[in-house]
Amino acid sequence: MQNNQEIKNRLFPVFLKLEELNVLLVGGGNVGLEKLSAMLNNSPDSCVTVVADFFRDEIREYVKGYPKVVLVERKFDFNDLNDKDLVILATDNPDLHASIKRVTAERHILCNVADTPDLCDFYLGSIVQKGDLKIGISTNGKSPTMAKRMREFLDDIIPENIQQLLDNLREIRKSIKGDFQEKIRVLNEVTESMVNERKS
Ligand SMILES: C[C@@]1(CC(=O)O)C2=NC(=C\c3[nH]c(c(CCC(=O)O)c3CC(=O)O)Cc3[nH]c(c(CC(=O)O)c3CCC(=O)O)/C=C3\N/C(=C\2)[C@@H](CCC(=O)O)[C@]3(C)CC(=O)O)/[C@H]1CCC(=O)O
Ligand SMILES: NC(=O)c1ccc[n+]([C@@H]2O[C@H](COP(=O)([O-])OP(=O)(O)OC[C@H]3O[C@@H](n4cnc5c(N)ncnc54)[C@H](O)[C@@H]3O)[C@@H](O)[C@H]2O)c1
Repeated sequence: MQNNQEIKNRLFPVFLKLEELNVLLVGGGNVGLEKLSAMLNNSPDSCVTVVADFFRDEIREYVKGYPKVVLVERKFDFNDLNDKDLVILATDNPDLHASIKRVTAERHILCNVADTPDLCDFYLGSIVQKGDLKIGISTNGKSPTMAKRMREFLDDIIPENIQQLLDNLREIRKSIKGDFQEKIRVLNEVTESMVNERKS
């Protein structure tokens, strides 16, 4: 067992049902577009309100395919936080970020401040997606570029037929009779070769 004091990587990964949440994004520039597309590539039906006093044309164009995204063209107002579950800050104003972060903390709203790990309650990850398989990658904030390269690497080596395998396993999972222990035993047996074949 690793000693608690030795664990330096303390991030706890979860997979959010973003479409169930109300999201506020502040900032409509390059970084705003990057964070917005990161969310919508995964959860296209998400309700995202984007507040910015200036929107780049690319972001206006991009949101046309996403009817649940609302662009609000004006400066941020603290009332924008009302009824929000999740906030992402992506302006070019670090003082504004710090003052918004103070309020989100008071109001128990989770907040990500782009490019400012110390102010983040959570980080965005680099994502590998093949059908129902999704892998979130983090480098504990050390190197987003490394996270991107790991995504490319994993995307390359994960077989394209992984969805077929998942569909088959789902069928097997549904069809197994017997108690819970028996179910685990059968599922471990049928998936064993997936791991062992790669090792040999
Ligand atoms: C994964 C990804 C998700 C996403 O954003 O969608 C993501 N950054 C991505 C790309 C990327 N970001 C940056 C570069 C330029 C090169 C470089 O700096 O490396 C590149 C690479 C590129 O674009 O090629 C700049 C940058 N980013 C952060 C800082 C501040 C700092 O580190 O102090 C600076 C310096 C700003 C400056 O110089 O001023 C901080 C964070 N970026 C994170 C996530 C979180 C940690 C994730 C982890 O644990 O690894 C964290 C902590 C917070 C957060 O933003 O959530 C996405 C990859 C998507 C993909 O798969 O392609
Ligand atoms: N562009 C990049 O790839 C990159 C890389 C590393 C770091 N950064 C840093 O990240 C920050 C953002 O970069 P960017 O390229 O998205 O900048 P940008 O100038 O394109 O966009 C900034 C956005 O913030 C909005 N904004 C500023 N003050 C606001 C307020 N009070 N209320 C509402 N909206 C407000 C602006 O209207 C604009 O939409 C900058 O500080 C930049 O130095 C950017």
